[in-house]
This record gives sequence, structure tokens and C-alpha cells, in this order.
Amino acid sequence: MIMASSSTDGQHTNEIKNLTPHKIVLPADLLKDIQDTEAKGCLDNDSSDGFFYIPNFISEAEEEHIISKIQSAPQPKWRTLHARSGEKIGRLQNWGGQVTKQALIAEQLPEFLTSFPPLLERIRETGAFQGSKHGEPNHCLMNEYEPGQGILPHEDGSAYFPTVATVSLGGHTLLDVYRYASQDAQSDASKPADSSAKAREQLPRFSILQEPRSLLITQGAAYKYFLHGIAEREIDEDKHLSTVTNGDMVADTSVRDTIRKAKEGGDSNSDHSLQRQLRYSLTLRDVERVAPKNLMAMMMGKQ
Ligand SMILES: O=C(O)CCC(=O)C(=O)O
Ligand SMILES: [Fe+2]
Repeated sequence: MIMASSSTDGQHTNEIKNLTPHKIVLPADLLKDIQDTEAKGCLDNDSSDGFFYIPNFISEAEEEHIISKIQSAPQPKWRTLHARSGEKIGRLQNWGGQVTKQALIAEQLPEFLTSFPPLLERIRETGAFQGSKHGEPNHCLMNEYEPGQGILPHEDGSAYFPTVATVSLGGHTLLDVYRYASQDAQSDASKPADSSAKAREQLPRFSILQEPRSLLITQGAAYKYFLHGIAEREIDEDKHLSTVTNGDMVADTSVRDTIRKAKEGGDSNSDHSLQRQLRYSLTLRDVERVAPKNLMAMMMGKQ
């Protein structure tokens, strides 16, 4: 095992066996008007519900290795996402099998998740999946974002155990976290076209800065009560960085300073912005219902 601190020396952090010190402190008024007591765990220091941020979860060498595997994946492994207008809005790869309404049609996870680096094992050791059926993720979605690309606010949904582990590679991003609109606001014009969907507030309540090589765990009530998205921007400016809630946990000191200055405001002449780079994210989850092997064999036989 490599022993290293969380400084930017290219190594990964020591094994994380307890997520509590990594819990992100969220704005105190976040749950105002939310009656559900379950949601309160997000603000409670000792609860496993919430967002947890760990910089340098993987080393630079490991990051480079995973990126090279992503980039050299065979063409059919890529799926390109298009907007209604036809514009290309991103690409993804799916690892671990197909998630259907009924169950996961499981496939072997690649070595860059299981052996080098031993990502699954490291994630299991954090305890984040300790309440889930498999105790660790069995599925991974890889999203590619060029600067200017993002993902619309959404919830990850009920096909998965309500924990997601996100490993960032390449560049940073800001994950924006939104609340659903209050009951009163639900009935007004902001309601989405799909009438079964709940309206959300226009602006994010806060943002989480994800550095390359970091791990973000979104767990329990944080998974269930909020939506998350990534704005389509090339540059994160003062006004965006000033809503970042994990600034003090960021390992890169120049990024940390930029966030601090953006929050302090005042000096409007200096530039407190961060240019986005090509970013990959690995979102790892546990699909608790897995199709039995004999059923899978039958389905494969039919193809
Ligand atoms: O790229 C990210 O960090 C978020 C991706 C995401 O929300 C998803 O794949 O569901
Ligand atoms: Fe998501």
C-alpha cells in the first residue's frame, strides 16, 4: 500500500475507513420548509446521510491509467448523447452490465476498477456501501465532458441503492445541487412539461467542487431529496465559485485560494475563475437486483 498524505504530491490518500471527517457542511437553511425528518441527516455531523468529499482518492499514475483505458475503449463501448436539436451534448460508457427495469444484466467490471487501481476495494473500505446488498458498487457509468458540456439537473433514481460514488478524472467541475420547489410553487407555471415530474427551484442551493482524482460520496437523504446537475460552462466564475460549500476541503491550494477570494468578493478587478478542462467521471453504484446467471445465459443464447 502506498502511504501518502492528501497533498498534491501525486500519490493517493491513505485508506479511508471512516467517512465522517469528510462530510461536507451544507448551508444551514437548506432544509427550511422540508418537513421530512429523514432529510435532516444531511445537516447532522454524525449521520451517514449527506455528501462526503475526499481529494486525491487516486494517484496521478492511476488517473492516467484509467484515462488511457477510457480513451482506448473500442468504439461500440461509446454512446453519444444528443440534445433534441441534434447537437452532441456528451458521451458515455457503461460498465458492469445493462440496468433494466427489473434487474442488472451483469457483466464483469473492467480491471481498471477492480485491480489497478483497486477502486472497488477502496470504495468498499470507506463503508459507503455497507448497507447495500453487495457492500460495494457493481455498476459504473463513465461520463465524458468537454469544457462547455454538462448534465441537466436530475435524480439518480430507485434502480440503485441510494449511494453513489463519483471519481473525477482530468479536469475539475462544479456539481450543482438543487431542491425541489415547495408545494405552493409546484402549482405555478414553473412546472415541467411532464406533469408527473416535480418542479425544482431555479437556482442551485450550493455547489460542490470536484477536483480531478477526488471521490465524492452522495448518500441516503442527500441522494433522495435533492437533484444534481452540471451547468454547461467553459469557465466557472466568481459568482459560481462563491456558492461552493467544500472550498476548505479542496487539496489544490491555488483552487482553494480562488474559491476563498471568490467568496470574499470585493476585489472585482482580479480574476477568480477556473477554466474547465476535459473531464471524465466514474459514477459507481450498487444495483441490488441482479438477474440470475441462468436467466442471463438463456438471454444470451437467444441473441
Ligand atoms: O459527472 C458527474 O459528476 C455527475 C454524473 C451524474 O450525475 C450521473 O451520471 O448520474
Ligand atoms: Fe446523477
